[in-house]
Amino acid sequence: MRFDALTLFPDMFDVVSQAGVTGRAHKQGIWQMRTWNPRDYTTDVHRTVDDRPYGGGPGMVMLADPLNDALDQALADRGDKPEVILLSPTGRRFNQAVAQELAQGPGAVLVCGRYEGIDQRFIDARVTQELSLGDFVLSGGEIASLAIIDSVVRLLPGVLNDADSARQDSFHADNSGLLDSPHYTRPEVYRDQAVPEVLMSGHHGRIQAWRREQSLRLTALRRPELIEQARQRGELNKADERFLASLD
Ligand SMILES: CCN(CC)Cc1ccc(CNC(=O)c2csc3nc[nH]c(=O)c23)cc1
Repeated sequence: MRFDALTLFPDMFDVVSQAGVTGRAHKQGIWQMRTWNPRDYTTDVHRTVDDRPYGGGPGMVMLADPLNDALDQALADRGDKPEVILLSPTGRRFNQAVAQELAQGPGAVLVCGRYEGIDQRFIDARVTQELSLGDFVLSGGEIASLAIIDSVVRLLPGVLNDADSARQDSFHADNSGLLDSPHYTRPEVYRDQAVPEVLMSGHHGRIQAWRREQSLRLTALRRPELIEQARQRGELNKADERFLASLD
């Protein structure tokens, strides 16, 4: 698994290659990270990477040529033909299913735009898919790339183990597709607030039932559409439905 990032801010990618669970996996050689700065592929004395938009309008647009040359280098260095993914507000919405998709492959080249965007002729010629993190405005593609790399690398064999806070199947733990139930740890009473008794009971059946009810309650409150999706997938049993009915 190798990720290459075309970015004007290569140092940002130390966050995933040097820190945390992904940093450890990078150190172990489970995945590789390379960055390519389009500014290093400019030919003018000012090392220009952007210019004004034809047709007018605010801001600047990234030039196609430095991006093309940086991409050529990245692909030559890799030697395979990976997805060339443009991070963009106009892209397909990234989610866990896309992360699973990417985790099956060799990685990708992630093209990080800045300014108002990238010359469309680079996109038309070189980009194989566009991904967005969601409907909010970021300053560029780098933070979206970091999130995508993090979520994909966690899915690779050997990256997460039981000791890690969220096992790789945590998204589909016993409360598959529902929001997590609350977490508690020591001390048993903190600033006069005690841990829910059931969690101290050692009664695993009751603990599991309590956690399931907490997940259902929180999901029904904050993300009701996830309840319907779980229902459609046949993942809600009679006890779940009885509990949900008791909330109405
Ligand atoms: C004029 C309207 N804007 C589009 C929403 C212009 C614009 C804003 C921010 C950007 C930079 N954002 C990204 O490169 C980006 C890349 S992935 C992503 N996901 C969510 N939100 C994002 O802004 C992004 C590019 C153009």
